[in-house]
Amino acid sequence: MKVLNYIDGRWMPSISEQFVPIINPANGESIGEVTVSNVQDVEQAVLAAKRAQKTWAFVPAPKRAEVLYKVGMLLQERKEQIARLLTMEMGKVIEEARGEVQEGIDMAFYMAGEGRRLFGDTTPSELPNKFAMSVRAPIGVVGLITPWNFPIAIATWKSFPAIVAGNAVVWKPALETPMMAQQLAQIFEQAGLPNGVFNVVHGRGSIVGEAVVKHPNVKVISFTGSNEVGKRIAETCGRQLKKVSLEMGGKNAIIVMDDADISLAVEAIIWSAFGTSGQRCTACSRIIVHERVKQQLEERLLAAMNTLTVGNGLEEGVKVGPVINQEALQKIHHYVQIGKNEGATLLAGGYIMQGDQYKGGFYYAPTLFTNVTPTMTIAREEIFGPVASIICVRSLEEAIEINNSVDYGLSSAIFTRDIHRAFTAMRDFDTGIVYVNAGTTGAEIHLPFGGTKGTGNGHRDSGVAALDVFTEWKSIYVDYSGKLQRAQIDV
Ligand SMILES: NC(=O)c1ccc[n+]([C@@H]2O[C@H](COP(=O)([O-])OP(=O)(O)OC[C@H]3O[C@@H](n4cnc5c(N)ncnc54)[C@H](O)[C@@H]3O)[C@@H](O)[C@H]2O)c1
Repeated sequence: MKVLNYIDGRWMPSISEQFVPIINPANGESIGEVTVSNVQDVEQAVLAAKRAQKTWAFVPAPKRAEVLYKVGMLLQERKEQIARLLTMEMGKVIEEARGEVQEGIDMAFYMAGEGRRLFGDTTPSELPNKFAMSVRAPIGVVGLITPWNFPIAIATWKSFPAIVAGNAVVWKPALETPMMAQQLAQIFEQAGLPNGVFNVVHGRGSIVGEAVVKHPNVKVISFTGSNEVGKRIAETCGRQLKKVSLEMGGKNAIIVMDDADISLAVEAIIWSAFGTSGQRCTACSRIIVHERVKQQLEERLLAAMNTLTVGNGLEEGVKVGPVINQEALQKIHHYVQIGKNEGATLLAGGYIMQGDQYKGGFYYAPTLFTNVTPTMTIAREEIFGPVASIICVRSLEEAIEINNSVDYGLSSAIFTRDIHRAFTAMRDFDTGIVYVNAGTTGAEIHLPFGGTKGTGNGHRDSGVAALDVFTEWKSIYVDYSGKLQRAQIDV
């Protein structure tokens, strides 16, 4: 399969004429190739988007929404086919891949509904015979930059609100997962979206990503990815006074109190820590446990980990797929060595999986450390792999302090049967997402998604909050008094 750019409704290779292989992380085999673009391709896409947006902005929002309904229907029709491609390209197990496509379907129908709302406000004026209101206005061309770990869902979180609000999109997907971008662009094309409203330019972050961020005609950047790249983008956008939404990493914790339903907590930890091989921004990588239930939790986690089958995500019964590539494998292993060197106790895993069934693929054994202290590197930095650390505490207050002590602020969870403890945690956890008696993963699309501190810059994907990224508030005053009335000035 050859993956091309999609610019102004046309499929085209980059003028660079360069291609790189797309690798299946389950076996290291090439499953296609993708065009690698340069700055001129971005220029072309932005030009097309700018032209198209002028017309698109005048299409009534309920009509714009009809395209999203069609997109939702097409995604639904092709759910299984897209999910299988997603597993081949990114590695997550097929049931998770189906879940990710479902997230896109839900987002399509949800944002299509917004086409008939896009609510503004009316409010009384302080002056007689004067009408005051505020409305949402589209911004123009928006640049989307996305990671490989949720290659379709995150694109829908961003592009659907952007498009229903009357903007045009230039999207730079991750080079590891271009087939998902191709699928989404094909669906937009088939749904009848006018040419130029949705454009895809494949390539390296340092070239295509930077060109999108710097382009003066791109008025908003919505980025999801690593902290390191996010900070760089923020600097560029800061210099240009460009609106930027950043969704970055996490160091998410599950707190297990001594009154918790331990079976439930174990199930949630296994899913949140090792699902998607730990490659979720919301993955649980810290387990903060009350000393009275530490030993029991450790034993039951180890027993549950023993039942996890690691392998190709397309195979029945596999629960943990490969990680994205060789570099990720080495990075995870490096963190495990640091954990050992800093004095943490390795309870399970800690190695790259070898053997015929893993040949060519990038598999890391689900790994559990205990006796981890909050200052250790593995308790502070995002590993982005199937590695979890147990930290022991004596009280809820201590647990909350440790939960909040990291630079990130995406998701946290508490397991307790005590309503006082649950509400205290809901109030005092400083993350953007909080779960009670559920793991740290599994957001629903109609709620805002994002984090505090090093995770984000205050914006949110998903929910109505996503519209705030892609619209400007415009305040409108209509004076029908027939005379000049001046606010704040006594007459
Ligand atoms: N908070 C969230 O919503 C969320 C969701 C998913 C993933 N993530 C985070 O994403 C990270 C993993 O994804 P990744 O490895 O693809 O991240 P990454 O930062 O390496 O890449 C993300 C995107 O940015 C592009 N990019 C790289 N350098 C760039 C530059 N200089 N200018 C512009 N664009 C550039 C990449 O090509 C890619 O498309 C993790 O940190 C994870 O926590 C966050």
